[in-house]
Amino acid sequence: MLLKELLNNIEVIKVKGNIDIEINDVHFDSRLIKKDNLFICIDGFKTTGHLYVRDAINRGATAIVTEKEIETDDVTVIQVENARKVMALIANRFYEEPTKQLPVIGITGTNGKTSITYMVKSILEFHGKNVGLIGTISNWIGDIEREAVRTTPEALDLQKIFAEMLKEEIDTCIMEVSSHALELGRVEGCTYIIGVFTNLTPDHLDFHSNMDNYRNAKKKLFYKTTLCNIINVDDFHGKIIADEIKKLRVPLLTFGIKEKANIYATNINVDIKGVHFDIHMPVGTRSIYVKIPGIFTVYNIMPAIVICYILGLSLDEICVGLNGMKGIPGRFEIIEEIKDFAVIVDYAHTPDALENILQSAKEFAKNHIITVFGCGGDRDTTKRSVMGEISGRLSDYSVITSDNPRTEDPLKIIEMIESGIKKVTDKYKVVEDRKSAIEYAMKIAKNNDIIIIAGKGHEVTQTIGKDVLPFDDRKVAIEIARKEGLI
Ligand SMILES: CC(=O)N[C@H]1[C@@H](OP(=O)(O)OP(=O)(O)OC[C@H]2O[C@@H](n3ccc(=O)[nH]c3=O)[C@H](O)[C@@H]2O)O[C@H](CO)[C@@H](O)[C@@H]1O[C@H](C)C(=O)N[C@@H](C)C(=O)N[C@H](CCC(=O)O)C(=O)O
Ligand SMILES: Nc1ncnc2c1ncn2[C@@H]1O[C@H](COP(=O)(O)OP(=O)(O)OP(=O)(O)O)[C@@H](O)[C@H]1O
Ligand SMILES: N[C@H](CCC[C@H](N)C(=O)O)C(=O)O
Ligand SMILES: [Mg+2]
Repeated sequence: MLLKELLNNIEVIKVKGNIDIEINDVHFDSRLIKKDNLFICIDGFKTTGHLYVRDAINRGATAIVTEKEIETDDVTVIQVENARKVMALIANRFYEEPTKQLPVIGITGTNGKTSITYMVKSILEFHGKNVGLIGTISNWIGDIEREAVRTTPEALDLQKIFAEMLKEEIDTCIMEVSSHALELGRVEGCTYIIGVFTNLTPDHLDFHSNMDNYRNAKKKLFYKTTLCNIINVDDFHGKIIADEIKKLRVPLLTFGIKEKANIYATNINVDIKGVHFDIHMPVGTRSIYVKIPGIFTVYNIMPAIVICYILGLSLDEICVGLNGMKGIPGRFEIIEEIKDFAVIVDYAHTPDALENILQSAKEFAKNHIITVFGCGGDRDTTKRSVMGEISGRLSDYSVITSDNPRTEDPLKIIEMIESGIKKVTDKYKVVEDRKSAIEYAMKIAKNNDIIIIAGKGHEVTQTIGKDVLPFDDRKVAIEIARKEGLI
């Protein structure tokens, strides 16, 4: 595509050089640049793309988008105010505005995004639809699975996936839209048919500083939709968002259990195998059973059902689809092989998620709950002591360990968790090495106990320093069970 076409209608500060040149690819990482590519300099958190302009030119870049003045006559230089935003608009243009043709549904909120996307995909696929999915665990183009580096990809990667989905004749794409993506402009230029808000509880405050900023980032999604917005009004922040967006032209549908809402649930029953409840929608009432336990499953399934209904399935078809639904990797995943006690792997890595999962487990626990968990390094530090306090309060015993310490000292993270737990109990042990921690929990577990291994869910690696080592809570639990003669 010609550079001048890519720049059409994009606000620039200054252009130096020829814009009548053919651009055959666009990158924000100089290391990926090849001949006749456009390099976009992003001001990062660790470094800045502006330091890699020479590298990009040496590799073949013929044009540079930059926020700073650049002294070079070798290539075309386009100076802009906000390179991340311009990158998203250029990406959209380069891949021929895929979301104008592809129906995309965006899910945002602190917890439940992955769960809802998998539920919708499963129901739609049951009825023969060709579904695309973009999110934390993997990206899916129908049956083709692609590695996901982030929950919401950078704009260039995102638009490329959309374009590929169109080529593969995907009917609908359902995606997680993270607050980082909304704040950093990764989804600028995207159009969504439906936007969903799950909930907002403390997380990522290292990035957003406070809950108001965090909510305002999430809120941006609901200004990008064309068909409807679906909001959880039991959530304090959901209610604020619903209030603000109800004046928009796009219809608002609310859901909840406690508050008055368009879609609501009654007669809720939770056991270790799943949840049973009645869903009430303006178009009818149905009795629902889902094989994923936890009251939060009700909050996830309600918007999933509404989405499928809006996409054209009848309530009866949706119910049949729900019956065939498989579990979601690493979300309340019970390790079936282990029988003496229950071992559950779950991705609860925020205070609210941990509280919910432990409350749910308490409802059907016949004996003790043992929780194994840690907190991620180079992430929000404020959640650590809170999660410690929650585990101490809701578990009979806690084993505090490591969860991707990244570049931080694992013991310092654990100390912060301990500062919370010791306020409420002394029934805990620190075992820094995650495998040894799981082993310890399985050694002390008695018949009918429940071990919750929280925080990593589907993850198959543990990042310690810069090393990304293989680690899968589910495989580790099975390996230990074999060694201990439990299976
Ligand atoms: C906080 C955050 O979002 N950081 C993003 C940010 O990284 P950064 O600012 O540290 O980048 P940097 O390393 O300083 O590099 C700056 C620029 O120089 C470029 N560079 C660098 C080296 C080189 O040789 N050549 C070169 O061109 C880099 O490609 C980059 O464009 O910009 C990068 C490029 O755009 C992103 O990849 C990176 O995401 C990192 C990997 C990340 O961990 N993000 C997480 C926090 C995140 O986004 N999480 C949300 C989900 C959260 C949730 O759902 O709970 C997500 O959507 O995944
Ligand atoms: N609706 C919900 N409300 C509260 N907690 C939930 C909800 N749904 C799931 N959880 C808890 O949060 C964990 C993460 O769920 P899920 O992966 O669906 O969230 P997510 O929003 O995709 O998270 P991430 O931001 O990390 O991508 C689950 O393992 C469960 O413990
Ligand atoms: N999307 C979240 C995932 C956290 C998962 C947890 N295992 C960790 O590494 O902190 C994040 O990047 O903050
Ligand atoms: Mg997710």
